[in-house]
Amino acid sequence: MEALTWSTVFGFKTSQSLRVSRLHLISPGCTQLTRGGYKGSANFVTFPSHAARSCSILASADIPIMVNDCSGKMGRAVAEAVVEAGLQLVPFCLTGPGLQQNVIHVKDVHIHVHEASEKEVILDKVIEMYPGVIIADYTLPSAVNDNAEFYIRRGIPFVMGTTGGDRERLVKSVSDSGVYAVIAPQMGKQVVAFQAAMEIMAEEFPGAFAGYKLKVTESHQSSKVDTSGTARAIVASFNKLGVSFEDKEIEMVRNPQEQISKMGVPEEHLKGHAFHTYSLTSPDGMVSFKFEHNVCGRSIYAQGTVDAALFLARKVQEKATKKVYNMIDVLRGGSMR
Ligand SMILES: NC(=O)C1=CN([C@@H]2O[C@H](COP(=O)(O)OP(=O)(O)OC[C@H]3O[C@@H](n4cnc5c(N)ncnc54)[C@H](OP(=O)(O)O)[C@@H]3O)[C@@H](O)[C@H]2O)C=CC1
Ligand SMILES: O=C(O)C1=N[C@H](C(=O)O)C[C@H](O)C1
Repeated sequence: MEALTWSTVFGFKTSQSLRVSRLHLISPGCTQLTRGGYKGSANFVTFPSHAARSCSILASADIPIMVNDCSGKMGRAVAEAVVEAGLQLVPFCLTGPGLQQNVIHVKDVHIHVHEASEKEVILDKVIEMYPGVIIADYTLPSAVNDNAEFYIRRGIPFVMGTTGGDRERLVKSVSDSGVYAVIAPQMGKQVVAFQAAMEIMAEEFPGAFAGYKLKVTESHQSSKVDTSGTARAIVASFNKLGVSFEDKEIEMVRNPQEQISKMGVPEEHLKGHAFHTYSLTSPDGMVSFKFEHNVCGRSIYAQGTVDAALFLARKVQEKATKKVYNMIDVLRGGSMR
């Protein structure tokens, strides 16, 4: 991207209001809104000159994005990515019980943080002030279903990045509701591509690994409460490939010393990493396979979440018949930068 010439295509004064108009490149297969933001009172959107040649601007739209919970680790990363992408970050968010701070700062945006117990009042205010709002949810497994069902009741499209909870209930409640949502335990483009490759392999060659023994190890920051949702999704593909393996057999590594010595996690990323290893051995022990994806930091997921929100905005605008998507749909739609 750095090799491209950037063209500033729009520059205009914004009002004092938080709501401003923006242009978004949301054509499938096009480079999307790739750079933009606030400079003083001017709101500008830039995109690479090749995109200007090859893509059409389909919509002039505001896309306000509310991130719950901006005071959590992923929520903050997503909030930063939203601002960096030049999208409108809603200055309100919901957090868990035991509020620490009322206001947090994400770049230039002051976010008012409210406990989830106030969610009705806050969401109604957000809907009124930010029509067309999309929610990105990065909270906790224990909040997944209640949050999703609450967004559904308010008719708000959402990206559910939070893992865990009752996933079947989650998908069913969205499908039954007609609300648009992207639900995925993994937002990182290349990991999503790997996940898709495993799904395709399983569809094409069911049973190809029958009898193989599988070992799955996932290491995450010690604050992570659940077993990796990504690992669970990959295990589902291995099951279709004929491997007998249950989610409860996934080995969770949460001890920092073990993360360094056993998984090779760099010390500086102990507080934010996702190292996954899937090892397969043939019944006679003569053949082995090993798949690994190791991520340090959170920016890969934050970028993917912005892509998912833009994708969702397009689906809403198009009044698409399909309502529930995953990140493989977003990738297939050419919507990941
Ligand atoms: N899809 C993806 O690509 C990725 C998904 N994740 C997932 O995101 C989730 C969050 O991870 P992470 O940011 O590390 O976790 P954190 O613990 O840092 O953040 C979770 C935040 O959610 C808040 N919270 C709890 N309950 C509610 C509620 N009912 N409403 C609103 N906020 C609430 C917590 O507040 P309090 O502390 O007060 O409880 C906390 O601030 C996990 O499920 C993780 O697996 C993470 C990375 C990538
Ligand atoms: O909690 C995390 O950090 C992550 N959670 C997701 C998961 O459970 O798979 C995705 C990634 O592993 C980071």
